[in-house]
Amino acid sequence: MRALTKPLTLNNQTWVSSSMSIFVKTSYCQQVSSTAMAAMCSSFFPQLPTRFNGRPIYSFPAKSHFSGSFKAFSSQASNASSQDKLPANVGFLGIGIMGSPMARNLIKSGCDVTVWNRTKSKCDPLISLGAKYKSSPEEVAASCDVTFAMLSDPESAVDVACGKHGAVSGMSSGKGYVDVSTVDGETSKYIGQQIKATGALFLEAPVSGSKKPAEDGQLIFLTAGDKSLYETVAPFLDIMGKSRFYLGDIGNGAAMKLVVNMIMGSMMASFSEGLLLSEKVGLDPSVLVEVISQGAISAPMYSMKGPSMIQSLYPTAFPLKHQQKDMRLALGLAESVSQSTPIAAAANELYKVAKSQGLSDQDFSAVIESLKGKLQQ
Ligand SMILES: NC(=O)C1=CN([C@@H]2O[C@H](COP(=O)(O)OP(=O)(O)OC[C@H]3O[C@@H](n4cnc5c(N)ncnc54)[C@H](OP(=O)(O)O)[C@@H]3O)[C@@H](O)[C@H]2O)C=CC1
Ligand SMILES: O=CC(=O)O
Repeated sequence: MRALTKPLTLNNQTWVSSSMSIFVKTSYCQQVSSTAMAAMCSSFFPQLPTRFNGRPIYSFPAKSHFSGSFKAFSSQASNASSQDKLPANVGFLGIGIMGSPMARNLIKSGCDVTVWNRTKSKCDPLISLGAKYKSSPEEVAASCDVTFAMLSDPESAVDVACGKHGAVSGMSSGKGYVDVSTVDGETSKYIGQQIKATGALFLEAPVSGSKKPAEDGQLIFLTAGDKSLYETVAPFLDIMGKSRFYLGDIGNGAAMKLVVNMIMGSMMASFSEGLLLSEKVGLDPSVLVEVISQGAISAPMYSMKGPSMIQSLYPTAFPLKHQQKDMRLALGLAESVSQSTPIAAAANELYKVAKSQGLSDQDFSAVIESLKGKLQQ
């Protein structure tokens, strides 16, 4: 189902809505029909029009505090009263490409946010917006009810949580730790054990969606762990994201994220081959991108990244080094259950070549450069 994506002025009022899929609480993968959604709109907001030009619309009054697209419902709908239980202070550790806009959206939504980053200067824009700063993860965790962490990889996630002056040292009963980094399940379980040994609660919550969805508050949270913490932080997840899945035991969120990113990494490698092949046989790769966009294999990623890839430009949204890390972790996951993944394994080799070409900090679409090298040989 697609809803309105641009603000609409009706009856001298502005309405906004997202283009997200709508889910219900009873079955988190079941989409609500257009008619049901229209009925929900009119029941929750009876003053709102539910049809425009004869078509159903799903509109809510614009939230003045929210900077990105408006989210209507999540995969596990939070009830309005959960706002009453909002923890007072939120910590955020790891102010990188993703952490920065996620923390910014919390601040702009009126949350009391305390930040820390290894490179302190990256906290400065958030401090200007009203965030507090503490000089270690331990101090952030000690001063906040809930602490989010968005770190590079398993090593940094463990270091920030469990290292010297790590978050664990500041945790205690009544607090919660939410790790939104992309790590493997074993790492997540280890961090979870350390956090829970203090009496605090733990949730793994890696995100699907890149820099722009993070800026727009349109991330997809893949959560697992303490259900009560999931419910407590749901309002925060809804500020930063457009949907959230609760997947049960710790490790399931990490596994879901790795499977998704394994597919994404393979898709990007295959797309790179197609772009180069089309050019080599005399086709215009821009036309290939257009053809793909109209067919069954259309994906937003191709239309977003294709034009810049054709110009050999790779402005970083998702660093290539992180995509290669995710391929590596996904291959480890597959090996742990003896699942054959030859396509992902081949794609991983391309990301490794691209890293050796010095492209680690470029966008992961720079993987195409690894194939240019091969073709020239
Ligand atoms: N970018 C994207 O599109 C997406 C990324 N992700 C995942 O989110 C996570 C963060 O990604 P992203 O924000 O892009 O990455 P960045 O590289 O921009 O940020 C990484 C963060 O981790 C910190 N960090 C790295 N190593 C250490 C360490 N040893 N000790 C303390 N802090 C450390 C960095 O601190 P410093 O600033 O000091 O270097 C920085 O805050 C990764 O797990 C990634 O896979 C998930 C979805 C999308
Ligand atoms: O992890 C990357 C993403 O785009 O999702």
